[in-house]
Amino acid sequence: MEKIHNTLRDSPVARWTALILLALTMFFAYMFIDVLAPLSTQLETSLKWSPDTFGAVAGSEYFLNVFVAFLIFAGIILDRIGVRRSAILSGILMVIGASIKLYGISDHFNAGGFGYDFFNSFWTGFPASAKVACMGFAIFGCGVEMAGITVSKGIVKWFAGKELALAMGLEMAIARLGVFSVFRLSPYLAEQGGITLSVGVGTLLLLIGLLSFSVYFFFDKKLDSQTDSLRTASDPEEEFKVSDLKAIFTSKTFMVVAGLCVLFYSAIFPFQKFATGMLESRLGMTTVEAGNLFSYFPIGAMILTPFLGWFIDHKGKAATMLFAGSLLVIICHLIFAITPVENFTFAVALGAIILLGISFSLVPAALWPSVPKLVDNKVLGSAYSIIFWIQNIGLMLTPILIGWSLKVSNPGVAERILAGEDIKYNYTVPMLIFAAFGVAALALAFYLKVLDKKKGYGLESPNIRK
Ligand SMILES: NCCCC[C@H](N)C(=O)NCC(=O)O
Repeated sequence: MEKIHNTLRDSPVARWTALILLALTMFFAYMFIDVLAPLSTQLETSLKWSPDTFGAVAGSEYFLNVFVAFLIFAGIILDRIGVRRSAILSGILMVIGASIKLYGISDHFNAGGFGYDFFNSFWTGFPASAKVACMGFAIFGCGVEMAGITVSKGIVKWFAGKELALAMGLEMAIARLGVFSVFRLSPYLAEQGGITLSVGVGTLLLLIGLLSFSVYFFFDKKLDSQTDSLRTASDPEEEFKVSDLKAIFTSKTFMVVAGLCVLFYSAIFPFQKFATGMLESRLGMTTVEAGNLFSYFPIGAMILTPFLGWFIDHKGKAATMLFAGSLLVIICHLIFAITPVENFTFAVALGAIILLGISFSLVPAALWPSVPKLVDNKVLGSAYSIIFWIQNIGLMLTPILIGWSLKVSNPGVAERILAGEDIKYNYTVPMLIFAAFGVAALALAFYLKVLDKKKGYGLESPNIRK
């Protein structure tokens, strides 16, 4: 007689609830990531953060992940201690990091509070507030990236063989909603109570995220106990060994995916930090207006990503989507870079933002559910962590490069703004750099399609097999 083994993951209510709990934390985490993004203008006047300081703070999110290789350890930790414990650890790191960043930009600290004299005593060209903000953001960055790989592995755990790409698409959609919300909320809160209020609210929301991960803990525990009791002696769980990582590093296809990931995301996330300033400059808008206009970007991605996930689950075509997404990112950045002033209207900017939103749906929807097709489940956490690590190198360096290129392509502008003049930066060079990342991503996406055809990874095949 055929035995039917039901676990929690076979219950749609349970697995979608697990997804909501994981995604809610990512919603708050993505809000915090960009809480300062729409405030570059205020930061320049109130805390004396020039574009390169702003870029360095934005890039600091990735310092520890990259230089201390925290992300690699996070992947190993995840594969060893499992999803639920890793989730709690990442949530705690995010709250600690956010609180330090909040302290660094607070009036209390900047009026000479605890540690101010010390942080003001060295490298005086870089404000003390920015130094502390960098420290906090780097710790937060460890937490958020660890949360990212944990959530990805968690979703595979609950949805493998089921609606995997849809679930990942929905999780990302909820995260994009976080970005949309923060681009609306942060300038408003800053207007009401200053930058500290924006960051303070963001920190509080992260505490709620930690709570959500804590509730998830019990779902995960129950699922594991059910899975363990179903496992037979002849079918033991495969143990993770650090030596298994060799297979990841030596896989050419995996490295192509990682390269595509770093190039594509370098043209997206760092751009998010500079987009408001660029729109203010190109369209002569206020910060609030530019933040509102740019908020259509994550909203577009939010709406489309789950549909594309559903499409990949049922029809496949992930490699083609990676190619199309990379092409769109080039077109969009070129529109921002080279459209003459007289033609760069609100409608043109909105059109480019919508295109970018489509691109930002195609690539993430296709990329992340493709990883389990390339590596073994026992090293999946590490595989995600290695891709994230390589991606983080780009995400850390790009804002620094962009901030620097903005400064050197606009000689004297930072000084004139600090002296109170109402002039704007020219963003042509930074936007061309973003477009160049897109070109390189496109080349890798093409190569990936070739490799997939040759080696048969099934990247173009649906996830759900009938
Ligand atoms: N500044 C945002 C960093 C999130 C990066 C993360 N490693 C990631 O790639 N997440 C997937 C996504 O599409 O958001």
